Amino acid sequence: MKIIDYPDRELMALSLADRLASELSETLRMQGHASLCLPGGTTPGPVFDTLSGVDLDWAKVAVFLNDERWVPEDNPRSNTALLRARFLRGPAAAARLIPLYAAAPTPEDRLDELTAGITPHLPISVLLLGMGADMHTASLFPGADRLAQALAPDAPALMALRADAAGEPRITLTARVLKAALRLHILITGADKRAAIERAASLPLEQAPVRAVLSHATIHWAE
Ligand SMILES: O=C(O)[C@H](O)[C@@H](O)[C@H](O)[C@H](O)COP(=O)(O)O
Repeated sequence: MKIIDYPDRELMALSLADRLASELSETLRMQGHASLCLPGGTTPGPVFDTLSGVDLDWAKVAVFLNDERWVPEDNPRSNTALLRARFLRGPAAAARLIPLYAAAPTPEDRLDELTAGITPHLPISVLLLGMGADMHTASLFPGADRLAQALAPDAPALMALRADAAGEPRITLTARVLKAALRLHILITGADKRAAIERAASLPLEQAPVRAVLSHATIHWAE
């Protein structure tokens, strides 16, 4: 596992945004289009603030979340709302948002159409993930109802999952799709997540779902 330690969160956000921008720019140069997959939650906002201001051919970039909480955008827990507020602005407003939510009572109701939207943009060119102190990443939570299937090599691209720790139902990219990303970064802060990610390497996958991507990832950490 490759961990980069930063002296503080601000420097980490600047440096990581710069790195993601270079990787996107290289992908655009090589293949003319790129996909960027981003986490929700409370940690990535400062990275989004910087990355969204970078001068790139954003119109050729498809952006989607790692996972979404099954709530409408006017709910403060909506990851899509976070993306709109902190990422899809300035130059990055030209990027194409591929939705992981559509109004319906459950994620299963819209799973097929959301999967069809994502599939043309795989494999992911540049993937940024977060992680919880319980070692979940995306919405691959320990104890989730369909975790084994979401970690399996033949999993569909997108699944609906439920877990006590998750709150509302979730929709998430599966481990197969996350692992196949061409560039993979994990962004974490604080001593508890640092200890958790180091511990994850030696735990069974179902107890530490983040382990599915650890060998492919560069981890970015600041206190
Ligand atoms: O919707 C979500 O919750 C996420 O996409 C999730 O996987 C997140 O990255 C981690 O839970 C870390 O969240 P924090 O950054 O809030 O600690």
